[in-house]
Amino acid sequence: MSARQARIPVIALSGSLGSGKTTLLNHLLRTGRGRIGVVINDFGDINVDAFLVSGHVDAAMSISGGCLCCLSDPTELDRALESLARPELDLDAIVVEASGLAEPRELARLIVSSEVRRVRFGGLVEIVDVAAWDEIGSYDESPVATDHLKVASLLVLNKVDRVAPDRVSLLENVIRELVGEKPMVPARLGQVDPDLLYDSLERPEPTGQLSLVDLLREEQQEHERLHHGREHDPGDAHGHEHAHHHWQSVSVDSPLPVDPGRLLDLLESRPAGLYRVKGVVWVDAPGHRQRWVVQAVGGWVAFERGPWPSGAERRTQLVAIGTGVDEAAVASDIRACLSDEGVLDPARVTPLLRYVVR
Ligand SMILES: Nc1nc2c(ncn2[C@@H]2O[C@H](COP(=O)(O)OP(=O)(O)OP(=O)(O)O)[C@@H](O)[C@H]2O)c(=O)[nH]1
Repeated sequence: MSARQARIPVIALSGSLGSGKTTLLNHLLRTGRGRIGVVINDFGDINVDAFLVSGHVDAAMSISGGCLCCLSDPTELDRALESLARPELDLDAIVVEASGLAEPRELARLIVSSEVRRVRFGGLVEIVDVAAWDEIGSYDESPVATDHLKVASLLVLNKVDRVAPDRVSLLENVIRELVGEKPMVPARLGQVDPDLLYDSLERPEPTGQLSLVDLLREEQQEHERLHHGREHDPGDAHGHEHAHHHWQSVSVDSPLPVDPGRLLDLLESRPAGLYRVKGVVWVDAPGHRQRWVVQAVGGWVAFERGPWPSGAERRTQLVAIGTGVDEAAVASDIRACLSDEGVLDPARVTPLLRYVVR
């Protein structure tokens, strides 16, 4: 397909915090076809996901500091899409990676009602974190969680390597009970066959069912009819409940390295409610000065080590996201992990090594 002839499909990736959106996006970028542009949205002030995207990206835009669906400026996504839809970029698809707190329906609606004429809605992929579900022991069957599944064009049950196969089958059955027939694929590290992904997105709705695009347009028109003449309230851009307004994020950005022991203490004994910590850190110890990517999701902690991107200065950039936490205390706990001791004995890094996954 040439972007010069057709409108560019915009595919939304959503899923709970840490479910594997960036991982799936990276897989798509490594294995996908065509020229792909990405829009990365992160809830925290530091767009960690933007610098964790690897693989070949033909064009990228980054939006941080809030969910796309409740940014104070609702045209921000359109501006990003406008920029990526420029004919000279000749993109075949645009993938929007939402923050883990975005409401998928609102995200889809933003894309469906985009005023950028050169793009069209290309579907919504919802990533379900089977490990998080297994940790909790039961699936959230609330109307909000069910709606996330319902609006998806494709469901990816990710992290199957961390859960017994019979538990994955059980979850599949629970989801089928909630949403009926729907394309659903199990995946490890977001490794979905890109063909399957694009095919599912293009597949028409079963006969007699309103397509998601039509449904969202109808809802939008109804909303405009009901609220005609009412002053625009950016916090209620589409009249949806901001189920995530109680989420908080704390960001720390410093040129200082971290103290390995204090960082591990922080990650291992996070206050209840501090569900997600991610970012990059560095350790000033001989043999360990690579870029350490920190990943903590629920009770799970991992480090991934790799080279710093060329020209990048070593920094510590951490974002913590949670509910019901004392933000000042969390910020001070993170800052307490920074080290101004200078060069450390490499033995101090040993406790971190058991969490290194690559
Ligand atoms: N074992 C395992 N780990 C996974 C899988 N998919 C993702 N992860 C890990 O889970 C962590 C979070 O993955 P991300 O891709 O950053 O998740 P995300 O949804 O983009 O996170 P947020 O943007 O913060 O919501 C990373 O450490 C990934 O390597 C999987 O299938 N199996």
